Amino acid sequence: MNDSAAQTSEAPVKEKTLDKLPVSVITGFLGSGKTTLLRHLLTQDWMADTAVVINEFGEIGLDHELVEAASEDTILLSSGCLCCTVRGDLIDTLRRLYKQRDRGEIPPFRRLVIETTGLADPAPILHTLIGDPLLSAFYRLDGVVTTVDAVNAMAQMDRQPEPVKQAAVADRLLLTKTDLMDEITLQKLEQRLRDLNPAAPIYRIVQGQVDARHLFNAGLYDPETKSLDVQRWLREEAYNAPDHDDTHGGHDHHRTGDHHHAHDVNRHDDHIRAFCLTHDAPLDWDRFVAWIEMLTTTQGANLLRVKGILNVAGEDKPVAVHGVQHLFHPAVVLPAWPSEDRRSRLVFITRDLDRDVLGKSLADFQKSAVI
Ligand SMILES: Nc1nc2c(ncn2[C@@H]2O[C@H](COP(=O)(O)OP(=O)(O)OP(=O)(O)O)[C@@H](O)[C@H]2O)c(=O)[nH]1
Repeated sequence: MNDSAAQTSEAPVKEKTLDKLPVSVITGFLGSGKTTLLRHLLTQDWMADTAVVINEFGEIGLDHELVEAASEDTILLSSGCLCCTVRGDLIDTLRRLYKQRDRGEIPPFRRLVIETTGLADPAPILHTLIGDPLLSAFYRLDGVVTTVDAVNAMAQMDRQPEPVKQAAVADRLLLTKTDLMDEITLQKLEQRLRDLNPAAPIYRIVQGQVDARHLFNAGLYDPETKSLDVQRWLREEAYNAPDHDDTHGGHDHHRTGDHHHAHDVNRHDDHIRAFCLTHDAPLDWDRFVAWIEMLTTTQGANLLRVKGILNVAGEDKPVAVHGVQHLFHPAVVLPAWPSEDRRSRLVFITRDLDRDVLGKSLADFQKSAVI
């Protein structure tokens, strides 16, 4: 049995598991402004009780006035923020941090932020969080923040698949260096990002200046208000926006090589699909799990991001699921439906996987006789 099967085949767990430590991942192409962003974030009072994991302190050039106390690999800032460097393996660092927090050796941080310097693909980090049994017991993925360089991103996304993928999996998109570009160019880039990832809010920033509150607590559960916000998390309405390609009732949109680069038929963007699947009848849980297992086994690499709220037969409360490629978080039973709408809704960001193929296979699995 693979990891995904181990995580999904059990019955959904109750909502108290949402109270784990939220982890946000900051990613972005080389030189896109991650360090500049962090430097600005670390000065903000709101970041108190945050542990930030980075590759090296030196990279962010911490001002000495900011530093309250320092040990070999951890620095406490006057803002209350804790900075840690990755010593060896990221898994070891995250486990060590949790233990130190537990023993009272470091302040009891309530949120963790990981900066992914030098990594083109955030997926391995997301897998580490979801797939490692110890880490997933303490931490939960809150969201992915991606910096996009307003000066270079168009060309980078044309040339390479990584920046396209980074933008596609984001929960928040930060357009950096916006002081250097004109309005028309910024709008074109924003449109391209919206086509790739319609649900992620886009913030234009200069020199890393953005309010930390916009970036974190992007998950289903908001630790500040101790409440769930399914609509804000799922943003299914973004996938039905009228300005996108419209197939099969307006839910699937991927670009067909139109407005920006009509001559380039092999754009990386054109492999990315963003859509919402809905299912009216209550879902049979075991058949749903079998479907997800089939998908993660055969198409894991192409399931960039999946989030959903499900109406499961025999369960009067909604069940939330989310996954990254071949790994899914354990499904969670939420305390209440967010609205009158009781349909199951799943939003997907995929590579080369169409909405109707997935929709049909979901329906077929639900109808199958034996699991
Ligand atoms: N004009 C301008 N320059 C910026 C802005 N944000 C970042 N820069 C500059 O862009 C360069 C790269 O920024 P970094 O913050 O180091 O980018 P990074 O993503 O951390 O880079 P790597 O760690 O190498 O991947 C630096 O010279 C920054 O000063 C901005 O908003 N405006």
